[in-house]
Amino acid sequence: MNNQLPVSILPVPFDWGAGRRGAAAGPEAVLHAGVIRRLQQLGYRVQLRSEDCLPNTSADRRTAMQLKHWGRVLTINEAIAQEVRSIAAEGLFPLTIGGDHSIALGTIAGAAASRKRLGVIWIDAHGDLNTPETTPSGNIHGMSLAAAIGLGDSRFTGIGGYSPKLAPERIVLVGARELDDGEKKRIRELNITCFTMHEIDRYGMGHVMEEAIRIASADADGVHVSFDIDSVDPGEAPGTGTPVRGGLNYREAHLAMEMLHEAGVVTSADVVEVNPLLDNGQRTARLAVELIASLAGERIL
Ligand SMILES: NC(=[NH2+])NCCC[C@H](N)C(=O)O
Ligand SMILES: [Mn+2]
Ligand SMILES: [Mn+2]
Repeated sequence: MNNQLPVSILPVPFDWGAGRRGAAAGPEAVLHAGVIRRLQQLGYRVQLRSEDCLPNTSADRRTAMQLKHWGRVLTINEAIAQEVRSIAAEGLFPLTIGGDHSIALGTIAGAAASRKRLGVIWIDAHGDLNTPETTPSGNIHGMSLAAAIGLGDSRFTGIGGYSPKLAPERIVLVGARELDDGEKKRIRELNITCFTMHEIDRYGMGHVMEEAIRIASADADGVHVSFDIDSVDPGEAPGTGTPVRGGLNYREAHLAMEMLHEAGVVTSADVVEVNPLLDNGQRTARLAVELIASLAGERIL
């Protein structure tokens, strides 16, 4: 986000890509926590996209063991892709608020439609690099990044009408601390840059983000930030469906967002996996708003 571009917020109340319900209430909680006013205070023009532009998928019962609720996930993401594509075409900054992380299938399909060399910074406790062959759960939110690079079921890799959306060399993972065996193998084979919590502890978040920004934006025509709130430590962000201890602390998460703003390279973003049903009051939704503000340029001084 940079101050010239008006922001279009796309709320996606959808959680069929996750193993537990609740993230569908994420957008309402983040809106209630004041994200629009916070962005306006920073000088942005803000438009709230109506969620009526997204289909109601509740009647769709298509599912499979290794691809749970694939009908609903596919339908919503084709619509998200169209919407994000239009938002970008209208000259607005697309900020999508989830929803579980399966919705990144659509946001990346929409963002990469007009940016053939899109970089991605994927801030997450997980890799979301599973395919139907490697998934331990069948939950599609653990497969969205793999699908964006063209791996997995063709219905999903083909969302938005083209594949692949991303080149592995412009993808950077930040904050990983729970990777499945198949994901580890894939990260090594494809040479995807992955700054795990080990690198963050060892070299510091400042250094890690400098590198992440450099790698994702080198030779790129835009950078998408996909921020899974479970990247943050569960002590700070308890309201999420797949918490993993040992995550980013409060200042590290803010520093990452502040540096992304400063770099001026981010062209679209999503914030996902806020689950108000599991939250301690509004702690996690409020944190999401603060982090969005940092990404939008809010500073201490
Ligand atoms: N977006 C997320 N929170 N993903 C969690 C994925 C967990 C696990 N790796 C799986 O494939 O099921
Ligand atoms: Mn994720
Ligand atoms: Mn995650």
